[in-house]
Amino acid sequence: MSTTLGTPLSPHATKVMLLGAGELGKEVLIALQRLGVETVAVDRYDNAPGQQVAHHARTITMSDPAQLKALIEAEKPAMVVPEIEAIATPMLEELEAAGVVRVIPTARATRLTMDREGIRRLAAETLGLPTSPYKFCDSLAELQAAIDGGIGYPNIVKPVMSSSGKGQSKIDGPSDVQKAWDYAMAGGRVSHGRVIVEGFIDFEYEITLLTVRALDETGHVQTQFCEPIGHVQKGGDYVESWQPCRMAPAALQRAREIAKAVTDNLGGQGLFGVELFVKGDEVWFSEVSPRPHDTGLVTLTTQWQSEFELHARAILGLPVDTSLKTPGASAVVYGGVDALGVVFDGVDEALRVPGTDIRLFGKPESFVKRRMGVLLARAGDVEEARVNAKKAAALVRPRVPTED
Ligand SMILES: Nc1ncnc2c1ncn2[C@@H]1O[C@H](COP(=O)(O)OP(=O)(O)OP(=O)(O)O)[C@@H](O)[C@H]1O
Ligand SMILES: NCC(=O)N[C@@H]1O[C@H](COP(=O)([O-])[O-])[C@@H](O)[C@H]1O
Ligand SMILES: [Mg+2]
Repeated sequence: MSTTLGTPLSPHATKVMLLGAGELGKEVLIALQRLGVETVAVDRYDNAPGQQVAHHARTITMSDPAQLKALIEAEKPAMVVPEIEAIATPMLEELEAAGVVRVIPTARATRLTMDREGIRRLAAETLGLPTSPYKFCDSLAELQAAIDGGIGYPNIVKPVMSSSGKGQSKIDGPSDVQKAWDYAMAGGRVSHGRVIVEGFIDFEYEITLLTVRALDETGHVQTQFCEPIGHVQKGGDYVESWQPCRMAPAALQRAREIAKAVTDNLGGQGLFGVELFVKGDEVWFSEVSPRPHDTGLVTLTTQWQSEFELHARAILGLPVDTSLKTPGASAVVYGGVDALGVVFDGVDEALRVPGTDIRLFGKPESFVKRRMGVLLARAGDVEEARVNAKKAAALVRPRVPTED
């Protein structure tokens, strides 16, 4: 097998389209740019982070099949790389089946992971993997019935299509049910009156196991794993992560088995973020991203090839190296304010914390809980790296610019 790469902006360019161009897509785009790939960054709003570094920027409603088809037919990329869930995935399946475009990792994988139902039923019912108990519900009455019928309290309610914890809440008792339903209805990515209710897993810690499916020299897909990434989530959104996450050998082996089973089924080439809950030697599958994962931002400092470079290389048929360079950690910078064009104070102070680096994503609009940047820290061990990443992140202060 041999990969041929072209010259961007020439007739033989290798052209790749990212569907979604947030902070994760931006780093994939940078990795592709470094390989001389011509890039098209698509998002739902102008000046999305990845649109600021790609050759071409396009703004469409990606959940609209007609708009998606028209754009792919006009741009004729060799591959489309979905970066968010809210995409008209049945249209991607149609275009892939017609041989119009290759979808990363596969159109079926993007459809199954686009909402919680497809991937949960695949993992739990088809593959028989351990997950939390769950039920899908289309009304408040169904939600209450699911809880009373066995899910019990505490539990977690999430819109079937959402990410980064949007619309997600924990229900501790009967008085929280209505509030959780209303919150889920307001927080989904696209209007969908459906939720998943999951029994609460009392895990000790949770990890993301980055799993790469890349071609070997004979053209066969081989699965490789990165060191596990530990993380802490608040309100369903990641606030810090670290790598490597220490695990009991039996738990690590089980985690790899689960990740292999899921990614084998999803297929294709690329990197996946497999989210797992762990208690002792017991491991539960939670969900999987068929693309780089937010908690994997830490690999920008901890690995020789970040998760973004691994994804870029794997989809292009290039060899990958998943090895760790140094222990490290990441900590999130939220907007803290609702405003356009915020400014960030304290970046200099933050970067004086030993071993740190920063990514400011360049999102044009800040929200109190919108992720605007991330601090990275490398150190001799993850404990020190976590302390330094959090300390540095706290020194970065987004604010509304003052007129002067
Ligand atoms: N059944 C559960 N039991 C215990 N904790 C849970 C459960 N489901 C979710 N959580 C907690 O909430 C976090 C977010 O859940 P989940 O990954 O399903 O949300 P998400 O919106 O898809 O987030 P992201 O897009 O960032 O992955 C988990 O990482 C975990 O900390
Ligand atoms: N957990 C999924 C995740 O982190 N996705 C990342 O967040 C962006 C959307 O951010 P926004 O909501 O601030 O526009 C997405 O484009 C992707 O990069
Ligand atoms: Mg998750």
